[in-house]
Amino acid sequence: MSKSYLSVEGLTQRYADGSGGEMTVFEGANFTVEKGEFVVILGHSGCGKSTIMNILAGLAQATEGVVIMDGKEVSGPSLDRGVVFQNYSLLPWLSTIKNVTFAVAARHPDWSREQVLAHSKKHLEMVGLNESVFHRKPSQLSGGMRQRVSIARAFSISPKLLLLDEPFGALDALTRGTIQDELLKVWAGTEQTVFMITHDIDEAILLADRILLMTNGPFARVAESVEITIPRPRNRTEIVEHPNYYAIRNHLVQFLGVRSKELAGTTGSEDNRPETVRIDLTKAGKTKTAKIAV
Ligand SMILES: Nc1ncnc2c1ncn2[C@@H]1O[C@H](COP(=O)(O)OP(=O)(O)OP(=O)(O)O)[C@@H](O)[C@H]1O
Repeated sequence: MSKSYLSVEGLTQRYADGSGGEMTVFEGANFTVEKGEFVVILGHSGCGKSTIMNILAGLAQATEGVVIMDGKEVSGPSLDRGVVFQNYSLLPWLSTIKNVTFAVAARHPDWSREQVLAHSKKHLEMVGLNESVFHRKPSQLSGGMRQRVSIARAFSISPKLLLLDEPFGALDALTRGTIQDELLKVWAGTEQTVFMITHDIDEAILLADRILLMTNGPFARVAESVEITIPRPRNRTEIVEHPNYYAIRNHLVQFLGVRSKELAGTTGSEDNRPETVRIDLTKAGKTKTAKIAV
Protein backbone atom coordinates (compact mmCIF):
# COMPACT_ATOMS: atom_id res chain seq x y z
CA MET A 1 0.00 0.00 0.00
CA SER A 2 1.12 3.53 -0.74
CA LYS A 3 2.49 5.60 2.14
CA SER A 4 1.74 8.95 0.56
CA TYR A 5 -0.17 11.55 2.58
CA LEU A 6 -3.09 11.52 0.17
CA SER A 7 -3.67 8.54 -2.00
CA VAL A 8 -6.32 8.23 -4.69
CA GLU A 9 -6.80 4.61 -5.60
CA GLY A 10 -8.84 3.20 -8.46
CA LEU A 11 -11.15 6.19 -8.61
CA THR A 12 -13.96 5.79 -11.14
CA GLN A 13 -16.93 8.05 -11.75
CA ARG A 14 -19.89 7.11 -13.91
CA TYR A 15 -23.14 8.99 -14.37
CA ALA A 16 -26.41 8.09 -16.04
CA ASP A 17 -26.20 9.59 -19.54
CA GLY A 18 -29.85 10.64 -19.61
CA SER A 19 -30.82 8.13 -22.29
CA GLY A 20 -30.77 4.94 -20.25
CA GLY A 21 -27.04 4.36 -20.60
CA GLU A 22 -23.95 5.29 -18.62
CA MET A 23 -21.20 7.84 -19.11
CA THR A 24 -17.77 7.18 -17.61
CA VAL A 25 -16.07 10.45 -16.69
CA PHE A 26 -12.82 8.78 -15.55
CA GLU A 27 -11.89 5.24 -14.66
CA GLY A 28 -9.40 3.70 -12.23
CA ALA A 29 -7.51 6.94 -11.52
CA ASN A 30 -4.48 6.50 -9.26
CA PHE A 31 -2.39 9.36 -7.97
CA THR A 32 -0.83 10.63 -4.78
CA VAL A 33 -0.09 13.92 -3.04
CA GLU A 34 2.65 14.34 -0.43
CA LYS A 35 2.33 16.29 2.81
CA GLY A 36 2.95 19.99 2.27
CA GLU A 37 2.75 19.71 -1.50
CA PHE A 38 0.89 22.24 -3.65
CA VAL A 39 -0.66 20.28 -6.51
CA VAL A 40 -2.66 21.84 -9.34
CA ILE A 41 -4.87 19.90 -11.72
CA LEU A 42 -5.33 21.14 -15.30
CA GLY A 43 -7.64 19.74 -17.94
CA HIS A 44 -10.39 20.76 -20.31
CA SER A 45 -13.93 21.42 -19.20
CA GLY A 46 -15.81 18.20 -18.47
CA CYS A 47 -12.81 15.93 -17.80
CA GLY A 48 -13.87 15.56 -14.18
CA LYS A 49 -11.72 17.96 -12.13
CA SER A 50 -14.59 19.23 -9.97
CA THR A 51 -15.83 15.68 -9.54
CA ILE A 52 -12.40 14.64 -8.20
CA MET A 53 -12.33 17.70 -5.93
CA ASN A 54 -15.80 16.94 -4.53
CA ILE A 55 -14.76 13.35 -3.83
CA LEU A 56 -11.57 14.54 -2.08
CA ALA A 57 -13.69 16.95 -0.03
CA GLY A 58 -16.02 14.10 0.95
CA LEU A 59 -18.94 15.97 -0.63
CA ALA A 60 -19.51 13.26 -3.27
CA GLN A 61 -18.91 9.56 -3.45
CA ALA A 62 -17.07 7.93 -6.33
CA THR A 63 -18.69 5.07 -8.22
CA GLU A 64 -15.59 2.99 -7.41
CA GLY A 65 -12.30 3.52 -5.63
CA VAL A 66 -11.11 5.14 -2.43
CA VAL A 67 -9.33 8.24 -1.19
CA ILE A 68 -7.01 7.70 1.76
CA MET A 69 -5.82 10.76 3.66
CA ASP A 70 -3.33 10.49 6.50
CA GLY A 71 -4.05 6.77 6.79
CA LYS A 72 -7.85 7.09 6.87
CA GLU A 73 -10.44 6.63 4.18
CA VAL A 74 -12.33 9.81 3.27
CA SER A 75 -16.01 9.09 3.80
CA GLY A 76 -17.69 12.47 4.28
CA PRO A 77 -16.99 16.17 4.80
CA SER A 78 -14.66 17.10 7.64
CA LEU A 79 -12.91 20.14 9.09
CA ASP A 80 -9.71 18.32 8.10
CA ARG A 81 -10.47 19.39 4.55
CA GLY A 82 -11.07 23.08 3.87
CA VAL A 83 -12.69 24.01 0.58
CA VAL A 84 -12.61 27.35 -1.25
CA PHE A 85 -14.92 27.61 -4.24
CA GLN A 86 -15.09 30.21 -6.99
CA ASN A 87 -18.35 31.56 -5.58
CA TYR A 88 -16.78 32.35 -2.19
CA SER A 89 -19.32 30.28 -0.18
CA LEU A 90 -19.46 32.86 2.61
CA LEU A 91 -22.52 33.00 4.83
CA PRO A 92 -24.29 36.16 3.54
CA TRP A 93 -26.06 36.99 6.80
CA LEU A 94 -22.84 37.05 8.85
CA SER A 95 -20.23 39.81 8.94
CA THR A 96 -16.71 39.25 7.61
CA ILE A 97 -15.28 38.53 11.04
CA LYS A 98 -18.19 36.25 12.01
CA ASN A 99 -17.73 34.22 8.85
CA VAL A 100 -14.28 33.37 10.19
CA THR A 101 -15.00 33.12 13.94
CA PHE A 102 -17.87 30.74 13.16
CA ALA A 103 -15.46 28.29 11.52
CA VAL A 104 -12.69 28.76 14.12
CA ALA A 105 -15.13 28.17 17.01
CA ALA A 106 -16.35 24.96 15.32
CA ARG A 107 -12.76 23.80 14.91
CA HIS A 108 -11.71 24.70 18.47
CA PRO A 109 -14.75 24.29 20.73
CA ASP A 110 -12.51 24.57 23.82
CA TRP A 111 -11.16 28.04 22.94
CA SER A 112 -12.38 31.21 24.69
CA ARG A 113 -14.20 33.94 22.69
CA GLU A 114 -11.07 36.09 22.90
CA GLN A 115 -8.86 33.33 21.52
CA VAL A 116 -11.27 32.68 18.65
CA LEU A 117 -11.47 36.40 17.85
CA ALA A 118 -7.70 36.97 17.97
CA HIS A 119 -7.02 33.93 15.77
CA SER A 120 -9.67 35.03 13.25
CA LYS A 121 -8.38 38.61 13.08
CA LYS A 122 -4.83 37.38 12.57
CA HIS A 123 -5.89 35.33 9.54
CA LEU A 124 -7.92 38.17 8.01
CA GLU A 125 -4.93 40.47 8.42
CA MET A 126 -2.65 37.86 6.81
CA VAL A 127 -4.64 38.16 3.57
CA GLY A 128 -4.50 41.95 3.66
CA LEU A 129 -7.88 42.78 5.23
CA ASN A 130 -8.07 45.26 8.10
CA GLU A 131 -10.50 46.19 10.88
CA SER A 132 -12.40 48.60 8.63
CA VAL A 133 -14.07 45.69 6.79
CA PHE A 134 -14.48 43.23 9.67
CA HIS A 135 -18.08 44.22 10.36
CA ARG A 136 -19.23 44.40 6.76
CA LYS A 137 -21.44 41.70 5.29
CA PRO A 138 -20.15 39.81 2.21
CA SER A 139 -22.54 41.79 -0.03
CA GLN A 140 -20.75 44.97 1.06
CA LEU A 141 -17.33 43.68 -0.03
CA SER A 142 -15.69 43.58 -3.47
CA GLY A 143 -15.20 40.21 -5.17
CA GLY A 144 -11.51 40.27 -4.31
CA MET A 145 -12.22 40.99 -0.65
CA ARG A 146 -14.77 38.18 -0.47
CA GLN A 147 -12.25 35.77 -1.91
CA ARG A 148 -9.69 36.91 0.69
CA VAL A 149 -12.21 36.20 3.45
CA SER A 150 -12.77 32.70 2.01
CA ILE A 151 -9.03 32.06 1.95
CA ALA A 152 -8.55 33.46 5.47
CA ARG A 153 -11.36 31.27 6.74
CA ALA A 154 -9.92 28.18 5.07
CA PHE A 155 -6.43 28.76 6.53
CA SER A 156 -7.79 29.74 9.96
CA ILE A 157 -9.01 26.21 10.64
CA SER A 158 -5.64 24.72 9.54
CA PRO A 159 -7.21 21.91 7.54
CA LYS A 160 -4.91 19.00 6.74
CA LEU A 161 -5.85 19.45 3.11
CA LEU A 162 -6.88 22.69 1.45
CA LEU A 163 -9.01 22.24 -1.66
CA LEU A 164 -9.25 25.23 -4.01
CA ASP A 165 -11.74 24.98 -6.87
CA GLU A 166 -10.93 27.83 -9.29
CA PRO A 167 -10.80 30.22 -6.36
CA PHE A 168 -9.77 33.22 -8.46
CA GLY A 169 -11.88 32.51 -11.52
CA ALA A 170 -14.28 35.40 -11.00
CA LEU A 171 -11.63 38.06 -10.35
CA ASP A 172 -10.08 40.64 -12.65
CA ALA A 173 -6.43 40.05 -13.58
CA LEU A 174 -4.96 42.64 -11.20
CA THR A 175 -6.86 41.47 -8.14
CA ARG A 176 -6.16 37.89 -9.11
CA GLY A 177 -2.42 38.57 -9.19
CA THR A 178 -2.47 40.26 -5.78
CA ILE A 179 -4.41 37.42 -4.20
CA GLN A 180 -2.14 34.81 -5.77
CA ASP A 181 0.75 36.58 -4.03
CA GLU A 182 -1.18 36.64 -0.73
CA LEU A 183 -1.95 32.94 -1.05
CA LEU A 184 1.71 32.10 -1.70
CA LYS A 185 2.79 34.15 1.32
CA VAL A 186 0.27 32.53 3.64
CA TRP A 187 0.98 29.04 2.29
CA ALA A 188 4.77 29.49 2.63
CA GLY A 189 4.35 29.93 6.39
CA THR A 190 2.48 26.66 6.84
CA GLU A 191 2.90 22.99 6.06
CA GLN A 192 -0.42 23.07 4.29
CA THR A 193 -1.13 20.49 1.62
CA VAL A 194 -3.05 22.10 -1.24
CA PHE A 195 -4.97 20.63 -4.17
CA MET A 196 -6.22 23.24 -6.63
CA ILE A 197 -8.17 23.44 -9.88
CA THR A 198 -7.47 26.27 -12.26
CA HIS A 199 -7.80 26.95 -15.99
CA ASP A 200 -4.94 29.42 -15.90
CA ILE A 201 -1.58 27.93 -16.95
CA ASP A 202 0.52 30.82 -15.62
CA GLU A 203 -1.26 30.68 -12.27
CA ALA A 204 -0.60 26.94 -12.13
CA ILE A 205 3.15 27.38 -12.78
CA LEU A 206 3.42 30.21 -10.25
CA LEU A 207 1.72 28.26 -7.46
CA ALA A 208 2.36 24.56 -7.95
CA ASP A 209 5.04 22.10 -6.96
CA ARG A 210 3.46 19.71 -9.43
CA ILE A 211 0.77 19.94 -12.11
CA LEU A 212 -1.45 16.96 -12.91
CA LEU A 213 -2.62 16.95 -16.53
CA MET A 214 -5.89 15.29 -17.45
CA THR A 215 -6.90 14.03 -20.90
CA ASN A 216 -10.31 14.95 -22.27
CA GLY A 217 -13.37 13.01 -21.17
CA PRO A 218 -15.22 10.76 -21.31
CA PHE A 219 -12.79 8.09 -20.05
CA ALA A 220 -10.44 10.87 -18.97
CA ARG A 221 -7.28 10.03 -17.05
CA VAL A 222 -4.53 11.82 -15.17
CA ALA A 223 -1.87 11.29 -17.83
CA GLU A 224 1.07 13.34 -16.57
CA SER A 225 2.54 14.80 -13.44
CA VAL A 226 4.69 17.78 -14.39
CA GLU A 227 7.22 18.97 -11.81
CA ILE A 228 7.63 22.71 -11.56
CA THR A 229 11.39 22.97 -11.48
CA ILE A 230 11.48 26.65 -10.49
CA PRO A 231 12.75 27.44 -6.99
CA ARG A 232 10.68 29.24 -4.37
CA PRO A 233 10.00 31.89 -3.27
CA ARG A 234 8.48 32.78 -6.65
CA ASN A 235 6.90 35.97 -7.78
CA ARG A 236 4.93 36.76 -10.91
CA THR A 237 7.39 39.18 -12.45
CA GLU A 238 10.60 37.23 -11.87
CA ILE A 239 9.33 33.74 -12.60
CA VAL A 240 9.09 34.37 -16.37
CA GLU A 241 12.85 35.03 -16.45
CA HIS A 242 13.65 31.54 -15.19
CA PRO A 243 15.13 29.32 -17.94
CA ASN A 244 12.57 26.58 -17.22
CA TYR A 245 9.50 28.81 -17.36
CA TYR A 246 8.72 28.79 -21.06
CA ALA A 247 9.86 25.19 -21.53
CA ILE A 248 7.35 24.09 -18.89
CA ARG A 249 4.69 26.46 -20.20
CA ASN A 250 5.11 25.19 -23.77
CA HIS A 251 4.81 21.61 -22.58
CA LEU A 252 1.53 22.42 -20.79
CA VAL A 253 0.13 24.38 -23.74
CA GLN A 254 1.02 21.55 -26.10
CA PHE A 255 -0.64 18.99 -23.83
CA LEU A 256 -3.84 21.00 -23.45
CA GLY A 257 -3.93 22.04 -27.10
CA VAL A 258 -3.06 18.75 -28.78
CA ARG A 259 -2.24 15.74 -26.63
CA SER A 260 -5.23 15.95 -24.24
CA LYS A 261 -7.37 15.30 -27.33
CA GLU A 262 -5.10 12.72 -28.95
CA LEU A 263 -4.85 10.75 -25.71
CA ALA A 264 -8.59 10.96 -24.97
CA GLY A 265 -10.06 7.52 -24.33
CA THR A 266 -6.64 5.78 -24.44
CA THR A 267 -5.37 3.76 -21.52
CA GLY A 268 -2.15 4.65 -19.78
CA SER A 269 0.41 2.49 -18.06
CA GLU A 270 -0.71 -0.77 -16.51
CA ASP A 271 -1.11 0.75 -13.04
CA ASN A 272 -2.79 3.87 -14.46
CA ARG A 273 -0.43 6.24 -12.67
CA PRO A 274 0.57 9.52 -14.28
CA GLU A 275 3.89 9.70 -16.07
CA THR A 276 6.35 12.03 -14.33
CA VAL A 277 7.63 14.86 -16.51
CA ARG A 278 10.64 16.79 -15.28
CA ILE A 279 11.86 19.64 -17.44
CA ASP A 280 15.03 21.27 -16.23
CA LEU A 281 17.13 23.27 -18.64
CA THR A 282 19.44 24.40 -15.86
CA LYS A 283 20.78 20.84 -15.55
CA ALA A 284 21.22 18.18 -18.22
CA GLY A 285 18.56 19.55 -20.55
CA LYS A 286 14.99 18.40 -20.87
CA THR A 287 14.48 15.06 -19.21
CA LYS A 288 11.40 12.94 -19.15
CA THR A 289 11.31 10.00 -16.80
CA ALA A 290 9.01 7.12 -17.44
CA LYS A 291 6.93 6.72 -14.36
CA ILE A 292 6.18 8.08 -10.95
CA ALA A 293 7.82 6.03 -8.22
CA VAL A 294 5.28 5.54 -5.44
N1 LIG B 1 -24.46 14.96 -11.09
C1 LIG B 1 -24.12 14.70 -12.35
N2 LIG B 1 -24.90 13.94 -13.14
C2 LIG B 1 -24.55 13.64 -14.41
N3 LIG B 1 -23.40 14.06 -14.99
C3 LIG B 1 -22.58 14.83 -14.25
C4 LIG B 1 -22.89 15.19 -12.89
N4 LIG B 1 -21.87 15.95 -12.42
C5 LIG B 1 -20.98 16.06 -13.43
N5 LIG B 1 -21.41 15.40 -14.54
C6 LIG B 1 -20.68 15.25 -15.80
O1 LIG B 1 -19.40 14.75 -15.50
C7 LIG B 1 -18.42 15.35 -16.33
C8 LIG B 1 -17.32 15.95 -15.49
O2 LIG B 1 -17.82 17.11 -14.81
P1 LIG B 1 -16.89 18.03 -13.89
O3 LIG B 1 -17.72 19.17 -13.43
O4 LIG B 1 -16.22 17.21 -12.87
O5 LIG B 1 -15.82 18.53 -14.97
P2 LIG B 1 -14.71 19.66 -14.84
O6 LIG B 1 -13.47 19.10 -15.43
O7 LIG B 1 -14.63 20.16 -13.45
O8 LIG B 1 -15.29 20.78 -15.79
P3 LIG B 1 -15.16 22.40 -15.69
O9 LIG B 1 -13.73 22.68 -15.98
O10 LIG B 1 -16.07 22.88 -16.77
O11 LIG B 1 -15.60 22.81 -14.32
C9 LIG B 1 -19.15 16.32 -17.23
O12 LIG B 1 -19.40 15.69 -18.47
C10 LIG B 1 -20.45 16.58 -16.49
O13 LIG B 1 -21.48 16.87 -17.39
